[in-house]
Amino acid sequence: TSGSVATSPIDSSDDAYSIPVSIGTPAQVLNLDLDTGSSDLWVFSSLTTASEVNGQNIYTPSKSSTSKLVSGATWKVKYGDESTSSGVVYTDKVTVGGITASSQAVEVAKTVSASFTSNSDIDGLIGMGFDSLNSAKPSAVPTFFDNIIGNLDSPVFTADLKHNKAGSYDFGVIDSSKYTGSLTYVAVDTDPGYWKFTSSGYGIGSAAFKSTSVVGIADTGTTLLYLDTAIVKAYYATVSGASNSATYGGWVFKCSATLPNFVFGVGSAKITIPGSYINYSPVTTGSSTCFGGLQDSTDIGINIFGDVALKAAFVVFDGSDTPRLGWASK
Ligand SMILES: CC(C)C[C@H](NC(=O)C[C@H](O)[C@H](CC1CCCCC1)NC(=O)CC[C@H](O)[C@H](Cc1ccccc1)NC(=O)OC(C)(C)C)C(=O)O
Repeated sequence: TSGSVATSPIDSSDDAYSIPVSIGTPAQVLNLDLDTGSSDLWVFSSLTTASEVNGQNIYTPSKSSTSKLVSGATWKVKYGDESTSSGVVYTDKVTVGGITASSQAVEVAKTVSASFTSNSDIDGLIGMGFDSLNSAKPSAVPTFFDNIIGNLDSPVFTADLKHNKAGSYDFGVIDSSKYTGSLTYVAVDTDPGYWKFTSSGYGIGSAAFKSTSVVGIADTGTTLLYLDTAIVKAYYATVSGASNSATYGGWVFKCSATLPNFVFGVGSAKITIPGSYINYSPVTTGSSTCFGGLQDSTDIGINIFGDVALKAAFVVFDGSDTPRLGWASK
Protein backbone atom coordinates (compact mmCIF):
# COMPACT_ATOMS: atom_id res chain seq x y z
CA THR A 1 0.00 0.00 0.00
CA SER A 2 0.97 3.65 -0.37
CA GLY A 3 -0.62 6.98 0.44
CA SER A 4 -0.23 10.72 0.46
CA VAL A 5 -1.38 13.49 2.75
CA ALA A 6 -1.26 17.23 2.19
CA THR A 7 0.71 19.24 4.71
CA SER A 8 0.32 22.96 5.23
CA PRO A 9 2.34 25.54 7.11
CA ILE A 10 0.43 26.52 10.25
CA ASP A 11 1.16 30.23 9.68
CA SER A 12 2.82 32.69 7.30
CA SER A 13 6.25 32.10 8.90
CA ASP A 14 6.17 28.36 8.12
CA ASP A 15 6.68 27.80 11.86
CA ALA A 16 5.43 24.21 11.59
CA TYR A 17 3.63 21.94 9.16
CA SER A 18 0.51 19.98 10.15
CA ILE A 19 -1.39 17.04 8.65
CA PRO A 20 -4.97 15.84 9.23
CA VAL A 21 -5.00 12.56 11.17
CA SER A 22 -8.16 10.45 11.69
CA ILE A 23 -8.40 8.74 15.06
CA GLY A 24 -11.09 6.35 16.26
CA THR A 25 -14.52 5.12 15.14
CA PRO A 26 -16.24 7.22 13.96
CA ALA A 27 -13.20 9.24 12.84
CA GLN A 28 -12.12 12.19 14.92
CA VAL A 29 -9.80 14.38 12.78
CA LEU A 30 -6.97 16.29 14.46
CA ASN A 31 -4.24 18.45 12.91
CA LEU A 32 -0.93 16.98 14.07
CA ASP A 33 2.62 18.20 13.55
CA LEU A 34 4.50 15.38 11.76
CA ASP A 35 7.80 15.46 13.62
CA THR A 36 10.85 13.46 12.50
CA GLY A 37 12.65 14.86 15.57
CA SER A 38 10.58 12.93 18.12
CA SER A 39 8.72 9.63 18.38
CA ASP A 40 5.52 10.12 20.40
CA LEU A 41 2.07 10.37 18.81
CA TRP A 42 0.23 12.48 21.35
CA VAL A 43 -2.98 14.49 21.19
CA PHE A 44 -5.06 17.06 22.99
CA SER A 45 -7.98 15.14 24.45
CA SER A 46 -11.09 15.08 26.62
CA LEU A 47 -8.70 14.17 29.43
CA THR A 48 -6.60 17.35 29.00
CA THR A 49 -6.98 19.83 31.85
CA ALA A 50 -9.76 22.07 30.56
CA SER A 51 -7.94 25.33 31.34
CA GLU A 52 -5.04 24.14 29.15
CA VAL A 53 -7.21 23.64 26.05
CA ASN A 54 -7.70 26.74 23.90
CA GLY A 55 -9.27 26.09 20.51
CA GLN A 56 -7.51 22.84 19.69
CA ASN A 57 -9.42 19.84 18.28
CA ILE A 58 -9.51 17.08 20.90
CA TYR A 59 -9.66 13.28 20.80
CA THR A 60 -12.36 11.81 23.05
CA PRO A 61 -11.60 8.11 23.56
CA SER A 62 -15.03 7.45 25.11
CA LYS A 63 -16.66 8.46 21.81
CA SER A 64 -14.67 5.89 19.85
CA SER A 65 -15.94 2.29 19.71
CA THR A 66 -12.42 1.09 18.92
CA SER A 67 -10.48 2.85 21.71
CA LYS A 68 -8.82 0.80 24.43
CA LEU A 69 -6.93 2.05 27.49
CA VAL A 70 -3.41 0.65 27.83
CA SER A 71 -3.53 0.06 31.56
CA GLY A 72 -0.53 1.26 33.53
CA ALA A 73 1.07 3.11 30.61
CA THR A 74 2.08 6.78 30.92
CA TRP A 75 4.17 9.17 28.85
CA LYS A 76 5.92 12.50 29.29
CA VAL A 77 7.85 14.58 26.77
CA LYS A 78 9.98 17.74 26.90
CA TYR A 79 11.06 19.33 23.62
CA GLY A 80 13.96 21.50 22.57
CA ASP A 81 11.85 24.60 22.97
CA GLU A 82 11.20 23.59 26.63
CA SER A 83 7.55 22.81 25.91
CA THR A 84 6.16 19.75 27.69
CA SER A 85 3.15 17.43 27.75
CA SER A 86 2.24 14.17 29.48
CA GLY A 87 -0.61 11.71 30.03
CA VAL A 88 -1.86 8.17 29.52
CA VAL A 89 -2.02 5.81 26.55
CA TYR A 90 -4.87 4.35 24.48
CA THR A 91 -4.82 2.27 21.34
CA ASP A 92 -7.18 3.11 18.53
CA LYS A 93 -7.50 3.08 14.75
CA VAL A 94 -5.38 5.83 13.16
CA THR A 95 -5.49 6.77 9.46
CA VAL A 96 -3.09 9.11 7.65
CA GLY A 97 -3.26 9.67 3.88
CA GLY A 98 -5.56 6.67 3.46
CA ILE A 99 -3.24 4.31 5.34
CA THR A 100 -4.59 2.78 8.56
CA ALA A 101 -2.87 1.40 11.64
CA SER A 102 -5.67 -0.58 13.27
CA SER A 103 -4.23 -0.50 16.80
CA GLN A 104 -1.98 2.56 17.07
CA ALA A 105 -0.79 3.77 20.46
CA VAL A 106 -2.36 7.21 20.90
CA GLU A 107 -0.79 9.12 23.77
CA VAL A 108 -3.55 11.18 25.32
CA ALA A 109 -2.50 14.39 27.08
CA LYS A 110 -3.69 15.06 30.62
CA THR A 111 -1.58 18.22 30.80
CA VAL A 112 0.29 20.41 28.29
CA SER A 113 2.56 23.44 28.80
CA ALA A 114 1.56 27.02 28.00
CA SER A 115 3.13 27.16 24.54
CA PHE A 116 0.97 24.23 23.44
CA THR A 117 -2.15 25.82 24.95
CA SER A 118 -1.44 29.06 23.09
CA ASN A 119 -0.95 27.34 19.75
CA SER A 120 -4.42 26.48 18.47
CA ASP A 121 -2.97 25.35 15.12
CA ILE A 122 -1.42 22.17 16.59
CA ASP A 123 -3.65 19.49 18.18
CA GLY A 124 -0.67 17.27 18.94
CA LEU A 125 2.31 15.59 17.31
CA ILE A 126 2.86 12.47 15.25
CA GLY A 127 6.45 11.47 15.87
CA MET A 128 8.35 9.83 13.03
CA GLY A 129 11.71 9.39 14.72
CA PHE A 130 13.13 6.08 15.91
CA ASP A 131 11.61 4.14 18.82
CA SER A 132 14.47 4.96 21.21
CA LEU A 133 13.04 8.48 21.46
CA ASN A 134 9.54 7.31 22.49
CA SER A 135 8.72 8.37 26.05
CA ALA A 136 6.04 5.79 27.02
CA LYS A 137 6.54 3.86 30.27
CA PRO A 138 6.92 1.05 31.36
CA SER A 139 7.74 0.27 27.71
CA ALA A 140 8.06 2.27 24.49
CA VAL A 141 5.16 2.13 22.04
CA PRO A 142 5.63 1.85 18.27
CA THR A 143 5.31 4.90 16.03
CA PHE A 144 2.77 5.14 13.22
CA PHE A 145 5.61 4.47 10.75
CA ASP A 146 6.58 1.30 12.68
CA ASN A 147 2.99 0.07 12.48
CA ILE A 148 2.48 0.64 8.74
CA ILE A 149 5.97 0.00 7.34
CA GLY A 150 5.34 -3.71 6.80
CA ASN A 151 2.33 -2.96 4.60
CA LEU A 152 4.04 -0.25 2.53
CA ASP A 153 5.10 -1.00 -1.03
CA SER A 154 8.44 0.55 -0.06
CA PRO A 155 9.61 1.13 3.55
CA VAL A 156 9.77 4.89 3.18
CA PHE A 157 7.99 8.17 3.72
CA THR A 158 8.88 11.36 1.85
CA ALA A 159 8.68 15.05 2.72
CA ASP A 160 7.87 17.75 0.20
CA LEU A 161 7.51 20.85 2.37
CA LYS A 162 6.94 24.23 0.73
CA HIS A 163 7.28 27.91 1.61
CA ASN A 164 3.88 29.48 2.32
CA LYS A 165 1.93 26.77 0.54
CA ALA A 166 0.73 23.21 0.88
CA GLY A 167 3.14 20.36 0.25
CA SER A 168 2.82 16.67 0.98
CA TYR A 169 4.07 13.68 2.92
CA ASP A 170 3.90 10.41 0.96
CA PHE A 171 4.06 6.92 2.48
CA GLY A 172 5.32 3.80 0.71
CA VAL A 173 6.14 5.48 -2.58
CA ILE A 174 8.76 7.84 -4.05
CA ASP A 175 6.96 10.18 -6.46
CA SER A 176 9.58 11.27 -9.00
CA SER A 177 7.29 14.04 -10.25
CA LYS A 178 7.99 15.88 -6.99
CA TYR A 179 11.70 16.47 -7.53
CA THR A 180 14.22 17.34 -10.22
CA GLY A 181 17.42 15.49 -11.09
CA SER A 182 18.18 12.40 -9.05
CA LEU A 183 18.07 11.43 -5.38
CA THR A 184 21.36 11.25 -3.50
CA TYR A 185 21.32 8.93 -0.52
CA VAL A 186 23.31 9.32 2.68
CA ALA A 187 23.60 6.94 5.63
CA VAL A 188 21.60 7.57 8.83
CA ASP A 189 22.96 7.01 12.34
CA THR A 190 19.89 6.08 14.42
CA ASP A 191 21.68 6.80 17.70
CA PRO A 192 20.11 8.36 19.77
CA GLY A 193 16.98 8.14 17.65
CA TYR A 194 16.98 11.05 15.19
CA TRP A 195 17.42 10.91 11.41
CA LYS A 196 21.08 11.87 11.84
CA PHE A 197 23.31 12.19 8.76
CA THR A 198 26.52 13.89 7.59
CA SER A 199 26.29 16.75 5.12
CA SER A 200 29.33 17.10 2.84
CA GLY A 201 29.75 20.86 3.15
CA TYR A 202 28.30 24.26 2.41
CA GLY A 203 28.44 27.26 0.13
CA ILE A 204 27.44 30.88 0.77
CA GLY A 205 26.06 32.80 -2.19
CA SER A 206 28.42 32.54 -5.15
CA ALA A 207 31.46 31.74 -2.97
CA ALA A 208 33.29 28.45 -3.48
CA PHE A 209 31.70 25.38 -1.92
CA LYS A 210 33.53 24.29 1.24
CA SER A 211 33.88 20.51 1.57
CA THR A 212 33.59 19.66 5.23
CA SER A 213 31.58 17.12 7.24
CA VAL A 214 28.59 18.63 9.01
CA VAL A 215 26.70 16.14 11.21
CA GLY A 216 23.06 17.05 11.77
CA ILE A 217 19.50 15.79 11.99
CA ALA A 218 16.70 16.09 9.43
CA ASP A 219 13.92 17.44 11.62
CA THR A 220 10.51 18.39 10.20
CA GLY A 221 9.48 19.55 13.68
CA THR A 222 12.11 22.28 13.93
CA THR A 223 11.37 25.54 12.18
CA LEU A 224 14.84 26.85 11.47
CA LEU A 225 18.26 25.68 10.25
CA TYR A 226 20.81 25.46 13.10
CA LEU A 227 24.50 25.04 12.20
CA ASP A 228 27.99 25.49 13.66
CA THR A 229 29.09 28.98 14.72
CA ALA A 230 31.79 29.26 12.03
CA ILE A 231 29.33 28.61 9.20
CA VAL A 232 26.69 30.94 10.62
CA LYS A 233 29.22 33.74 11.18
CA ALA A 234 30.54 33.35 7.65
CA TYR A 235 27.01 33.59 6.28
CA TYR A 236 26.00 36.73 8.17
CA ALA A 237 29.36 38.37 7.42
CA THR A 238 27.93 38.82 3.92
CA VAL A 239 24.79 40.58 5.23
CA SER A 240 25.56 44.23 6.00
CA GLY A 241 24.26 45.25 9.41
CA ALA A 242 23.61 41.69 10.60
CA SER A 243 24.35 41.05 14.27
CA ASN A 244 24.01 38.28 16.82
CA SER A 245 21.48 39.88 19.15
CA ALA A 246 21.30 39.02 22.85
CA THR A 247 17.98 40.86 22.91
CA TYR A 248 16.39 38.58 20.33
CA GLY A 249 18.47 35.49 21.05
CA GLY A 250 19.99 35.09 17.62
CA TRP A 251 21.16 36.65 14.35
CA VAL A 252 19.07 39.57 13.13
CA PHE A 253 19.31 42.00 10.21
CA LYS A 254 17.33 44.69 8.44
CA CYS A 255 14.24 43.13 6.84
CA SER A 256 15.23 44.95 3.63
CA ALA A 257 18.62 43.15 3.52
CA THR A 258 19.49 41.01 0.50
CA LEU A 259 20.31 37.53 1.75
CA PRO A 260 22.61 35.21 -0.19
CA ASN A 261 21.53 31.68 -1.01
CA PHE A 262 22.85 28.93 1.28
CA VAL A 263 23.98 25.66 -0.30
CA PHE A 264 24.47 22.44 1.66
CA GLY A 265 26.01 19.28 0.29
CA VAL A 266 24.70 15.73 0.45
CA GLY A 267 27.35 13.46 -1.01
CA SER A 268 28.16 14.99 -4.38
CA ALA A 269 24.74 16.67 -4.60
CA LYS A 270 23.99 20.25 -3.60
CA ILE A 271 20.76 21.64 -2.16
CA THR A 272 20.27 25.38 -2.56
CA ILE A 273 18.23 27.26 0.04
CA PRO A 274 17.06 30.54 -1.48
CA GLY A 275 18.24 33.56 0.51
CA SER A 276 14.60 34.57 0.97
CA TYR A 277 14.00 31.45 3.10
CA ILE A 278 16.64 32.79 5.52
CA ASN A 279 14.51 35.83 6.24
CA TYR A 280 12.40 34.06 8.85
CA SER A 281 10.21 36.97 10.01
CA PRO A 282 10.25 40.34 11.76
CA VAL A 283 11.36 40.03 15.39
CA THR A 284 8.00 41.51 16.40
CA THR A 285 5.04 42.26 14.16
CA GLY A 286 5.78 45.30 12.00
CA SER A 287 9.42 45.60 13.04
CA SER A 288 12.02 46.43 10.37
CA THR A 289 14.42 44.07 12.14
CA CYS A 290 14.16 40.46 10.97
CA PHE A 291 15.22 37.20 12.63
CA GLY A 292 17.39 34.83 10.62
CA GLY A 293 16.26 31.41 9.41
CA LEU A 294 19.87 30.24 9.91
CA GLN A 295 20.97 30.27 13.54
CA ASP A 296 23.79 28.98 15.73
CA SER A 297 23.50 25.40 17.02
CA THR A 298 26.04 25.71 19.87
CA ASP A 299 23.43 25.90 22.64
CA ILE A 300 21.51 22.97 21.17
CA GLY A 301 24.51 20.65 20.94
CA ILE A 302 23.52 19.23 17.55
CA ASN A 303 23.04 20.72 14.08
CA ILE A 304 19.42 20.71 12.90
CA PHE A 305 18.30 20.77 9.27
CA GLY A 306 14.83 22.04 10.09
CA ASP A 307 12.05 23.31 7.86
CA VAL A 308 14.13 26.19 6.41
CA ALA A 309 16.39 23.55 4.86
CA LEU A 310 13.81 20.81 4.24
CA LYS A 311 11.47 23.05 2.23
CA ALA A 312 14.25 23.55 -0.31
CA ALA A 313 14.38 19.81 -0.99
CA PHE A 314 12.50 16.59 -1.57
CA VAL A 315 13.54 14.20 1.19
CA VAL A 316 13.16 10.40 1.41
CA PHE A 317 13.13 8.99 4.95
CA ASP A 318 14.07 5.36 4.24
CA GLY A 319 13.25 3.07 7.17
CA SER A 320 14.69 -0.10 5.64
CA ASP A 321 17.11 -2.30 7.57
CA THR A 322 19.84 0.22 6.75
CA PRO A 323 18.02 3.52 7.31
CA ARG A 324 19.11 6.33 5.01
CA LEU A 325 18.02 9.74 3.76
CA GLY A 326 17.53 10.58 0.09
CA TRP A 327 17.82 14.22 -0.98
CA ALA A 328 16.89 15.92 -4.24
CA SER A 329 16.35 19.46 -5.46
CA LYS A 330 12.89 20.45 -6.71
C1 LIG B 1 11.05 14.39 23.36
C2 LIG B 1 12.44 13.99 22.91
C3 LIG B 1 12.62 12.53 22.99
C4 LIG B 1 12.68 14.50 21.47
C5 LIG B 1 12.88 16.00 21.43
N1 LIG B 1 12.79 16.48 20.08
C6 LIG B 1 12.79 17.82 19.84
O1 LIG B 1 12.79 18.65 20.75
C7 LIG B 1 12.80 18.25 18.39
C8 LIG B 1 11.37 18.28 17.84
O2 LIG B 1 11.43 18.35 16.42
C9 LIG B 1 10.59 19.48 18.40
C10 LIG B 1 9.14 19.42 17.88
C11 LIG B 1 8.33 20.68 18.25
C12 LIG B 1 8.02 20.74 19.73
C13 LIG B 1 7.13 21.92 20.07
C14 LIG B 1 5.85 21.90 19.28
C15 LIG B 1 6.11 21.85 17.78
C16 LIG B 1 7.04 20.69 17.43
N2 LIG B 1 11.24 20.71 17.93
C17 LIG B 1 11.64 21.66 18.82
O3 LIG B 1 11.45 21.57 20.02
C18 LIG B 1 12.37 22.87 18.28
C19 LIG B 1 11.47 24.08 18.47
C20 LIG B 1 10.70 24.30 17.21
O4 LIG B 1 11.58 24.71 16.21
C21 LIG B 1 9.59 25.34 17.38
C22 LIG B 1 8.34 24.67 16.84
C23 LIG B 1 7.16 25.52 17.06
C24 LIG B 1 6.47 25.97 15.97
C25 LIG B 1 5.32 26.71 16.13
C26 LIG B 1 4.89 27.02 17.41
C27 LIG B 1 5.60 26.58 18.52
C28 LIG B 1 6.74 25.83 18.35
N3 LIG B 1 9.88 26.57 16.64
C29 LIG B 1 10.46 27.63 17.16
O5 LIG B 1 10.75 27.73 18.32
O6 LIG B 1 10.69 28.58 16.17
C30 LIG B 1 11.27 29.86 16.47
C31 LIG B 1 12.63 29.68 17.11
C32 LIG B 1 11.41 30.53 15.12
C33 LIG B 1 10.33 30.63 17.37
C34 LIG B 1 14.30 16.31 21.98
O7 LIG B 1 15.25 16.22 21.19
O8 LIG B 1 14.38 16.66 23.16
